Amino acid sequence: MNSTFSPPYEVLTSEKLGRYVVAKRDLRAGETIFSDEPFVLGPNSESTLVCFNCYLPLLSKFVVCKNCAVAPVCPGEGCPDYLHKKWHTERECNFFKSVKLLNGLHPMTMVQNVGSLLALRAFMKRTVDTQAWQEFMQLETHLQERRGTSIWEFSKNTVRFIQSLSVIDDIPDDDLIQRICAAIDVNSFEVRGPPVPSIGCAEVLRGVYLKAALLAHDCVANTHMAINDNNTLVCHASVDIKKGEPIYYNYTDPLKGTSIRQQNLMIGKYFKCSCDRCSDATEMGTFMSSLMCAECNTGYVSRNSPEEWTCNNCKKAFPDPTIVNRIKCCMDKFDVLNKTDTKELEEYIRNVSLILSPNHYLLMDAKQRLAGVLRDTINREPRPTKKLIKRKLDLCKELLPVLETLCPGISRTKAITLYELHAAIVQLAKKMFDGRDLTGPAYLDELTSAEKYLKRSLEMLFIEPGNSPEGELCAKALEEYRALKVTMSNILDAIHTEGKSYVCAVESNGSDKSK
Ligand SMILES: C[S@@+](CC[C@H](N)C(=O)[O-])C[C@H]1O[C@@H](n2cnc3c(N)ncnc32)[C@H](O)[C@@H]1O
Repeated sequence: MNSTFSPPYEVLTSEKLGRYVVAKRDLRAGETIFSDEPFVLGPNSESTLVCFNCYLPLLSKFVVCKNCAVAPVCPGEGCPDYLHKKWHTERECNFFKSVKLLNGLHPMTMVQNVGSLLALRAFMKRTVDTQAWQEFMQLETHLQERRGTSIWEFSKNTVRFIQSLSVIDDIPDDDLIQRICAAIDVNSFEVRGPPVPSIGCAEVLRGVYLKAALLAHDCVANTHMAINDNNTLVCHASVDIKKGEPIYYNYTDPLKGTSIRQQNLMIGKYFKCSCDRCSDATEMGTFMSSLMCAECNTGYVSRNSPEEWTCNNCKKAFPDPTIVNRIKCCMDKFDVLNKTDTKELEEYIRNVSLILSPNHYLLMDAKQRLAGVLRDTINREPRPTKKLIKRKLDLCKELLPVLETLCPGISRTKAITLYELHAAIVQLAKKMFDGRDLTGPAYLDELTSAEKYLKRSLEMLFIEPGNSPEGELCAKALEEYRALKVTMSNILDAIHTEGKSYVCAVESNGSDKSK
């Protein structure tokens, strides 16, 4: 590495955020801010059993490591060669071996405590990499807030397990292990484990990344994180970031409403978010947590204070419990829906549209799922109907503006929605052209608009790691882009052969100029 390399960010401290990261110079959207290796990576407490060496799920059977006779690992030929990193290190193996010899550690005890492996591996780092260990120990833990709560009680399983492994007099005290558990909970990222070949299923792991852990949260982030198949995390600017501006990551789901996001942040990260989006009852004009006004049937009712919701049109005020009950009703209905059934989803969307604002997060969720089910049906059926494709197209168009507002710049969800929108436009236009419902120039207009969406999707997908689902979508999208250009050029040739000229009616953003 260049010895004069200076990172484009610096770490500052404030009373509100603790340590946080700011841009040391202007950063462009798409620019890499840093990459980061995991300090520790492993299964989370809800994971099913995974191989301790490569993290492939151990679906039906496993063997134990030949050396330590404790760690569950892949059976048969062992871990696949393409999974380069081996996480069951020689040091860990020898540690397990000595615990087995001296304390009789049984492999099934290890299997039953797989949820404690991450904390154990973090604990073992203290003598291997003292500098990283010190940085890990400086991470925010909210230990005092956790003390005496259910998570503290739950973590006692890990405390007992790690203490039971101590073969010498170096038994870590309860607080140290609680601290490790807390640092993992407050600072870890979800990491997709390697997929089982041909089945595709993968376990969700957790990783602590010491640089990324310093980023503060905002419900509208200005970064995009991607974790590649070597588990390296790469942080990109998702929008332009000015020198001195904080670099934010969104710790929660941007497609949830304010009360759910705040609840998740309070439970998992122990703070009340006061970002611009959380402070705005309209959620940046999306009205994502609002209801249709039952008084004027026109305005949107948003929470303006903890006790009261108000209509932005007729100004009628509603007490909090009335509105909360209505939302709960819609939520309960959503929970029992068969989310793979188009009819049930359509009926739900129809019914709750009378109660919830058009972009309400429950409606957004239902629409996203419906678009997914329609995509699968369209891709499966030899001759999907125009109605089906048109419905998917409309859903993508409804989702897109909300994503543009809440996930500005580079966003994975937006890239997928743009790709699906392009696919629907191409499929529908082809069907209509083949059925003589579209002229050559009109067909070309449609494909030109699809091309714009596809290009924008590709710009975002390019930064996704190669063998992630998004990386695979990127490769597919690139092929489709090339094929689309060939089709467009053929149509243009046909128009010219007929002695006609073609003037494109599509704006650079993909919309129709004539409308
Ligand atoms: C992943 S850590 C970030 C680094 C941390 N500030 C530190 O000093 O180690 C998450 C913690 O940072 C603080 N934090 C991050 N974003 C915040 C925000 N928007 N408002 C208030 N506190 C925030 C909270 O204490 C949260 O639990």
